[in-house]
Amino acid sequence: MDSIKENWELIKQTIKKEYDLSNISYNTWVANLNFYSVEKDVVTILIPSDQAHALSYITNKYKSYFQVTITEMMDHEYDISFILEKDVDENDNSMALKPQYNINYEKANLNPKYRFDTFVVGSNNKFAHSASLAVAESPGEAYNPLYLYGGAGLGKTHLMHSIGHFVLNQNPNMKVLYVTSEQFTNEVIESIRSGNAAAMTKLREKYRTVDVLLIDDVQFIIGKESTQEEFFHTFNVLHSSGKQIILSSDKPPKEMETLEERFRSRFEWGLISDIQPPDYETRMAILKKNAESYSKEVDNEIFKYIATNIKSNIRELEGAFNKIIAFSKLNNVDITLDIAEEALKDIIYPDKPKEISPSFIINVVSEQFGVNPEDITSKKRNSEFVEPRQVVMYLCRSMTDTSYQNIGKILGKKDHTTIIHGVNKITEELKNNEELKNKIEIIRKKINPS
Ligand SMILES: Nc1ncnc2c1ncn2[C@@H]1O[C@H](COP(=O)(O)OP(=O)(O)OP(=O)(O)O)[C@@H](O)[C@H]1O
Repeated sequence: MDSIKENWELIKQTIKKEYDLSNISYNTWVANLNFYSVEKDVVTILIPSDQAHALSYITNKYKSYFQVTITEMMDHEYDISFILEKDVDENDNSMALKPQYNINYEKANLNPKYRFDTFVVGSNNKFAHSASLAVAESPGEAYNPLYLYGGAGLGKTHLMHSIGHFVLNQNPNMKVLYVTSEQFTNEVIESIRSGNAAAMTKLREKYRTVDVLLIDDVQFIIGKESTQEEFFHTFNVLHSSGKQIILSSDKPPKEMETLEERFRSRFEWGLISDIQPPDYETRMAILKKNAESYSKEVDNEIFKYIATNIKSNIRELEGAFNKIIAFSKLNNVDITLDIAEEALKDIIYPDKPKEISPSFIINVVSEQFGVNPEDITSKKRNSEFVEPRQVVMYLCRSMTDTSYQNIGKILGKKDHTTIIHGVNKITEELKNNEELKNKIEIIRKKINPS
């Protein structure tokens, strides 16, 4: 225990070296983090109060670095928790913590990037946005359930996470849980498969004791018998005790053909809101907001070019911009209209049907695995990036005609043998791994809804 404290500087330096952090990243995010305590194998780390805004970013990005490094250095498995200095109770001699926000935040499974302040409101999503905000302000009271539907990549997930963040910021004691239908299905199947009554009890406790439950892509639950049954009861328990439920789907309940009446009526109890594809102005605004995190100035012509040509899916819109940036970095050229056209030539064919690009695949896969696209194309060998990277290799081969060499190039200058190995690994894995099969099926549908 003491040894973690004694070795604190060494731990941070090891992280800097192992994860190849630049001086600026290290000095901004890691250097100021201090050791606070170890209790029941949980190491608590203090974040300076003036970095309160970065709590979720630091938790998301650096938690696993600390966990792996400390566990390896101490030869003992630890979990990591972060706490703001200002949340340490100064009046309490034992320096008791108030980590409720942290614990609830970590359990909520939220993406720190998807917040109301990063969501661009346009005429296509105005209603869904205000309904989401109303639900976030008064969970369980405004509309219950809130049912958001719309085509692929139009911002349903982004709005759901925004609700979660808002609720937790307003009231850190709230229990919020975001889950994809895929995760929910896997957990139900796993607890049934285990044949262990305690596992089922645990699952029910997890889902039936929350204040706000967000279930994404509910269409993937419908028709899966035991999962939909479990979901039905969860819904009833939560709704009858006034807890907020938020659902998303690709269609309104009345157009879901296999939806049983008992679900249809429940989904219609609260408020149903659609999200339409964004108009030109909204597409421009989203692109510009996205470009804020890019350090160089980008000419308006580039945004216009993307916004004019990519209309129906915001994920594709963002993917196109990222592709131009990656193309300019890889070839060491400035971003001009010619370069943008060249970079997007496999996505934008004015008169031909749209093709699936590897960068779009990277976007969808990283979203589904909860990692950043940059980590997929990086050289990092952390286990959480290896599988999604191999899934990208596999899908690029099966859904596009990109060569092994070119997939290697896109994935951070990797050798073509690495790509062949990755594709084979996933092909083999799919023979026995139902969870992965399910995941890849969902990813395929998101990449190519038709
Ligand atoms: N109005 C918006 N402002 C800013 N970004 C947006 C907006 N709408 C969508 N996005 C971005 O587009 C991407 C796709 O959005 P999201 O995942 O929320 O779509 P979705 O409707 O849930 O799609 P799917 O049904 O395929 O899961 C995300 O990166 C999200 O941040």
